[in-house]
Parts: sequence; structure tokens; C-alpha cells
Amino acid sequence: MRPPRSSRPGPAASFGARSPHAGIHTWCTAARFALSGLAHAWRTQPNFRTEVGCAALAIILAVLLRVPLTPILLSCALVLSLELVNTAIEAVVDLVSPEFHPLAKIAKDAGAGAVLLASVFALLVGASEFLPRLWSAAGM
Ligand SMILES: Nc1ncnc2c1ncn2[C@@H]1O[C@H](COP(=O)(O)OP(=O)(O)OP(=O)(O)O)[C@@H](O)[C@H]1O
Repeated sequence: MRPPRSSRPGPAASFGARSPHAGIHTWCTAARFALSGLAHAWRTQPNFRTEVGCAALAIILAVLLRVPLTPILLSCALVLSLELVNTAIEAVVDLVSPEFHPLAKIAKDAGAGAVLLASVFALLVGASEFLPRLWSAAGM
């Protein structure tokens, strides 16, 4: 039987809570796990790779056209983060419900819906920032 959650040692316990370097060590370990999650998404999710490419393009264009970076960066961060959350949802659903289940469908579809919604709004943000700049650059 699985032990109660509170009795399981957390990361701080494994690195020795009294060590002065425990905080940094814990942070580095957490960052390594996070990077491994990013690498997994990059390897297995074509949509994530496409979104990273679009984000890079948008950021480069924003710098070249002197468009305010903050809305572009926030939009990119939102889409990429939600894609990662969606990947996590898909993995958990596949783990707990390999067979068809209506609730599994809701979880996966809602995760995909979140990415779609963020992407549409990111496109609107991009259009509202870039189009006026492009029009004025073209002398229109
Ligand atoms: N276990 C399940 N039970 C019910 N419906 C499911 C289940 N698995 C997948 N589906 C349905 O099939 C759709 C596609 O599922 P799939 O696992 O292929 O997701 P995906 O979004 O294509 O992910 P990936 O990008 O990893 O291919 C889901 O959005 C959902 O509607």
C-alpha cells in the first residue's frame, strides 16, 4: 500500500535540510527535472517544436521592427507553457485511462482547447503589434 503523502520524504529531506547548500542543490535538481520535461516535449510533440519556431520568429521580428517585446514574450510564454501542461495532461490520462473513457476525453480535449485558445489570442496580439508597424514601414 502506498504510504500517506505526508510521510514521504520531499526533495529537501533527500539532500539534507541542514546543509547550507541544500536550497541550491534542491533548486538545481528541480531545474534538471524541468529541463528533462522540456526535452521530452521537444522530442515527442511536433506542435511544441512548431510553437517554439513561431515564438523565435516573433521575437526576432519584434526586435528588428522595434515592436514592444513584453506582449510578444508573454504570449509566447503562455502558449509554450500551456503546450507543456497539455503534454502533462496527456501523459497522466494515458497512464490512468489507456482505454476510452468520456472523462479522459474531456481532460484531453480541454487541454488541447487551452492551447488553441492561447494560440488564437497570441495571433491576435501579434497581429495588433506587427501589422501597424509593417503598414507604416510600407508607407501605407
Ligand atoms: N483514453 C481516452 N479516452 C477518451 N478519448 C480519448 C482517449 N485518448 C484520446 N482520446 C481522444 O482522442 C483525441 C486525441 O488523443 P491523442 O492522445 O492522440 O492526443 P493528441 O492531442 O493527438 O496528442 P499527441 O499530440 O500526443 O498526439 C483526444 O483529444 C480525445 O478526444
